[in-house]
Amino acid sequence: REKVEMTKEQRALMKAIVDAYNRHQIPQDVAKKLLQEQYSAEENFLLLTEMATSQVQVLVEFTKNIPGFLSLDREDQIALLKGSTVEAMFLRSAQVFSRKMPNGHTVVLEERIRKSGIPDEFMTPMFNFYKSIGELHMVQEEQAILTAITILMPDRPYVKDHQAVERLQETMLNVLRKLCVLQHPQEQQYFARLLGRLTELRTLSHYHAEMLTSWKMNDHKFTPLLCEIWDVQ
Ligand SMILES: O=C(NC1CCCCC1)[C@H]([C@@H]1CCCCO1)n1c(-c2ccc(Cl)cc2)nc2cc(F)c(Cl)cc21
Repeated sequence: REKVEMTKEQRALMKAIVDAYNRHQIPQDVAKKLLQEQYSAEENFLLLTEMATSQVQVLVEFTKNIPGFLSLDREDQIALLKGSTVEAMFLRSAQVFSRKMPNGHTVVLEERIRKSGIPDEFMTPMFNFYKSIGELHMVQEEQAILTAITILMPDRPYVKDHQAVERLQETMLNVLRKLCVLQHPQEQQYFARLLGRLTELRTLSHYHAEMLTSWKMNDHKFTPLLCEIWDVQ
């Protein structure tokens, strides 16, 4: 088969994305907190809203470092961020859940999340997604570029200049395709499987508003930023 090589530009682009991805990570480790003790539904909800609020802020910083993003129409930049934060949150949660942990930790983590207050009917789709992400054993470059691809989705609501977003996303897809061949030479369809997860991610994200508003507790309080960016309250 032909030798797959990344161009100099593609390697530079990937480095910029991965550096931004690593620079803008969630400050404290939510997995470590959850492994320490089982919190009440109220405490878990508060933890999630705090983590999600801070993740939106770091996602904005990450996105500003995607080459070409700041050259997009200003309103399209907002539309892309607004349309992708929920998916980025679930993708990040899946990556956190799939991290290599000492034996038994993942089992405890899953147990804690199952009892965190999320309504039962969402457990299966959520953990199916988390496990399907885990099975891919993505390297961090793939995680970073997949997050960028999720943000640069041309068909988000209210995006005006479709073409401009498509061009940026296509550049990322070309890098990801080569990266998948280089990182997983034995798996012919790895790239296709990776993109298939974005479909599963979008489906899971449709549930998020209901997951939050039917969290097993009364009086769900959201931060102003989450009210703004999630379709809740
Ligand atoms: O805080 C979370 N995720 C953050 C979000 C910002 C980026 C970093 C990860 C939540 C937790 C769930 C239990 C209660 C405390 O919150 N969470 C979710 C989750 C997210 C959305 C909804 Cl609506 C439901 C569950 N899935 C997780 C998987 C995990 F492995 C871990 Cl450690 C935490 C996870």
